[in-house]
Amino acid sequence: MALKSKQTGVHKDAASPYSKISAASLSSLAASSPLYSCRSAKSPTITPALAASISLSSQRKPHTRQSDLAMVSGWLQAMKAASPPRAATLQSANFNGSRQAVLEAQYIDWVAKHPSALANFEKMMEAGKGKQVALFLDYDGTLSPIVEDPDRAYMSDAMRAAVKEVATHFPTAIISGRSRDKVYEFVQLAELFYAGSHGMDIMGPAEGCNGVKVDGTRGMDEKGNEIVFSQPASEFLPMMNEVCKALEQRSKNIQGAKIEHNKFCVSIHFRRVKEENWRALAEEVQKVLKNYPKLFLTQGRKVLELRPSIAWDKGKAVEFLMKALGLGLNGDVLPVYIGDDQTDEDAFSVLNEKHNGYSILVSNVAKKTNASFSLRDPCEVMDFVHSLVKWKLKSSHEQNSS
Ligand SMILES: O=P(O)(O)OC[C@H]1O[C@H](O[C@H]2O[C@H](CO)[C@@H](O)[C@H](O)[C@H]2O)[C@H](O)[C@@H](O)[C@@H]1O
Repeated sequence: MALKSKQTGVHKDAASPYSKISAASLSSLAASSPLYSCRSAKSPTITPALAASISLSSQRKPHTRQSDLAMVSGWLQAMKAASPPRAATLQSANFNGSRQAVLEAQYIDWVAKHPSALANFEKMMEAGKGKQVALFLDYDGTLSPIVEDPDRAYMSDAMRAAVKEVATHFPTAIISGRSRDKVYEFVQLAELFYAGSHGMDIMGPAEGCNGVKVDGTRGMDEKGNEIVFSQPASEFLPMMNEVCKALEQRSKNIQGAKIEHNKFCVSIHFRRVKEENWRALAEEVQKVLKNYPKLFLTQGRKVLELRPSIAWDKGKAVEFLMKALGLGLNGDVLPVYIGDDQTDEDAFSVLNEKHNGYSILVSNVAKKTNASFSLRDPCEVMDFVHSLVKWKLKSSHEQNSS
C-alpha cells in the first residue's frame, strides 16, 4: 500500500516550542539528574566465521591490531543485521527473485510468532477496555519511510493528521534517536511529548496530554510555556560537540559518509557509502571512540551511533514519561510502543516485562526482536493509528449509551 498524500518539506523556521530551556530550569535539572552507571563499550557478537577470521589474523598481527579488526568486523556485521533491505529495494525488478522468495518465506514463519497488530487489533484491544491507552512512537522507519538522505525523512501530511488525531484521545509521545529539535521539525505537533537522542532529551507540555496532569521537573521554555523535562546526559554535551567535529574531520574523504549531530548522541551514516568503504569508515569511528572511553557504540539501519555510557535508553524514557504522566500506578494503563530499530528493543522489553503493554516492531522482513506484534511498514502504522481512534470513538459511544 502506498502513501497517497503529498510529502511535506521541513519548515526550517518551525521552531519547537520546547527548543530551549531557561538557565534556572537547567540548574534544577542538573540537581535532579538521575545518576548513571558507566557501561563499557559493547563487544561484538563472535560468530564461528568471525572467530575463524580472528584466529587466522592473530597468527599474523599483533594482538591489539587484531582485536581492533575484530571489533570493527563485529560492528559491521551487527549493522548489516540491523539493516534489512528497504521496501523499495525488495520490490525493485533488480532484486534477486529467489532471495525475495526466501525472505518472504522467512517472513511468513516470523509473523506467526510476531502476529500482525492490524489483523489482531480487536483481540488486542479487549485488554484496553476501561484502561488509559498511551501511545509511544519511534520516528524513522515508523512514522516516515527509510530514505537515502536523513535530512529528507519527511512524514506525510496524512501521517501527521493521524498522529494529531490520536493524540487528542491518548497521551502520545515520539521517542527518537534524532535530536529533539530535529524530530520536532519533522513532526510539528506541539501537543505531543518528544524524547530525542534515544530518550536522553525529554520534554513536553506541563499540562500534559488529554487533561492528564504531568509530574516531574518543571521549567519554562523560551516562549514562557510551562514544560516538564529530563536531560540525563546534559553533562556530555561539550563532549558530543567535540566528537562530532572529530568524526566530520576523519570521515571527510570517505565519499557518502554523513555525520549527524543528534545532541546527546552522534550518528555516522553508511547508507550512501560504497560497501567496499564501510570498513575504512568504521575504522575512523573506532579511532575517535578510543579517545572517549565514556562513550559507547550502537548499530542501527546503515548507521553507527556514539552515545554516553549512562544507564538510560528508550525504555527508561518510556518509564520516565509514564511516571510523569501519572500512568500505570494502578495497572490501569495499556501502553503501546511502535518502533523499527535496534534501539527500540529496550522499550519493547520495558513494556513486555513491566507494564503488560503492547510492543510492536515495524518490519517487512524476519528480524530478531523482543516485540510481541508486528506491522509491515509506516503505511500499516498509519492504519493502526486510525484503528486506535475508531476504537476509542466506538468505546466512548458505547459507554455513553449504556
Ligand atoms: O529512533 P529513530 O527515530 O528511528 O532514529 C534512528 C535513526 O534514524 C535516522 O536514520 C535512519 O533513517 C534515515 C532516514 O530514513 C536513513 O537514511 C538512515 O540510514 C537510517 O539509519 C537518523 O538519521 C539517525 O540519526 C537516527 O539515530
